[in-house]
Amino acid sequence: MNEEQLRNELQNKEKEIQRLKKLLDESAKLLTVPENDLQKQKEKSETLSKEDISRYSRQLILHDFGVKGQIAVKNTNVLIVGAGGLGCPAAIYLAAAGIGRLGVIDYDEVELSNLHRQILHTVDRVGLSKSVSVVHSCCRLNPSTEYVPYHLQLDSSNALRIIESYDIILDATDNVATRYLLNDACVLAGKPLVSGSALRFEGQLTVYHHDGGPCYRCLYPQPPPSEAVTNCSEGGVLGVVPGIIGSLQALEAIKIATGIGTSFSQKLLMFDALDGTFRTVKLRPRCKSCLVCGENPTISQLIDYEQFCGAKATDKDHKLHILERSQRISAKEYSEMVNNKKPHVLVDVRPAIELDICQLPHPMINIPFTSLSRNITEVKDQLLLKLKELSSDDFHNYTVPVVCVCRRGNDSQLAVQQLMKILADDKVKVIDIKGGLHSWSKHVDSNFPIY
Ligand SMILES: Nc1ncnc2c1ncn2[C@@H]1O[C@H](COP(=O)(O)OP(=O)(O)OP(=O)(O)O)[C@@H](O)[C@H]1O
Ligand SMILES: [Zn+2]
Repeated sequence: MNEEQLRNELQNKEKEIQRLKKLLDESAKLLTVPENDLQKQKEKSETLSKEDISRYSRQLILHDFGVKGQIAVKNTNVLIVGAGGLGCPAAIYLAAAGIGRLGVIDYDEVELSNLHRQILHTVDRVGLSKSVSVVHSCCRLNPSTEYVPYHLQLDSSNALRIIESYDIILDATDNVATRYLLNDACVLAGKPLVSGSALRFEGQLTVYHHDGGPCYRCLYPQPPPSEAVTNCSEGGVLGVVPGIIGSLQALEAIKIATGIGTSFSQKLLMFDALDGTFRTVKLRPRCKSCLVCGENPTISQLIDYEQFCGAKATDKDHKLHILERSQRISAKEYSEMVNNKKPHVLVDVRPAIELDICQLPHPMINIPFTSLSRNITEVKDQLLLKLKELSSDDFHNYTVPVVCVCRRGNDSQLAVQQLMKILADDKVKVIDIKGGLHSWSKHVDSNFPIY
């Protein structure tokens, strides 16, 4: 490392220390939510206080809701699993409505890329527990609710114990394994499950195992193949969309708590933000042969849901390792290649829309991974032409490698596999950059934007 690089590294480390100090301060402030208050068991209320009457006056005068409805809300405990895009709006409306106890579970910490939709977190809480952050924001709006943050991953070992203390459960998570876990836990514990999802410009809402309606397994006895599942960090989501679905989840919980209206049991609400339409479709009824809620259930305790779904219950650290070592280079090695002007063909396999966000400092060809197999012949011609241009050897020897890159280093490996199939006969070397642009930003250029 030369002097300038050392100075830069030192500056980055100093910035990191400042950031950690700030986090520590914030963390201390957040944890001043009194432990005793969090754990205290609430007795059933039969009346409203003077403050309650004033605070909830606008809903107290609602026909069909009234004092009876408010007392029912006050005596209801709701658990929100997931303190993200759906969990934030759901939590704040339930807190505002005066729910008795609000439990919030999330194992994750706040990131900057969460803030466009996870609106209870703030910039100065980046790096802090999401569940604590949600509780802190709700507490500011309504300190009379009892809040219980759980900074943990809900899994088969803890789900039944945690769910037991709540009347209604909200699924505000983003993965199939947790959906099955929550479904089975709610059926076994006899609790209604208000389920929401949001992706891109669309959202869905339904209520499982309530009012004689089906559970998630009745409708989906088998999990989808893991490659067919997309989450927000891969597919994107417009921030307002989970805002709308999460708010509707809170509304369903209030309706179930008070018995007003009709719930979304056995009905699915589909929201299309671009058309501005809400459609409701009727779902199949409860399935007699359902393994968990049917007439002869075989699931009487929670199972291993990651194994059942063939997918992780978190979207973190989902890293493929399908290439040999010789087929991969690190971001640092690639930066040396660029600095030493080593000829190569750089193929960025991200969707075209993402190229506007950031690009590596080397000319590249964009071949989105999703369209690779469809256009394989054109891709082969395009690459061979480029390789021929750059190769110093005669026509049949391509001396320069093809280097694939993507955001995190998963699609780039799959792309290498596909390209190898069409280029192996021409003895072209195809490699990928380990960890993709994330790794470039971490190890080569800390100013490079990541997303
Ligand atoms: N089993 C689980 N236990 C606890 N929390 C969970 C579980 N499964 C998912 N979650 C949480 O549910 C939340 C889902 O919210 P959302 O998809 O909006 O956030 P995200 O995963 O942070 O987003 P992104 O995909 O953009 O990184 C996440 O905060 C995630 O940590
Ligand atoms: Zn069922």
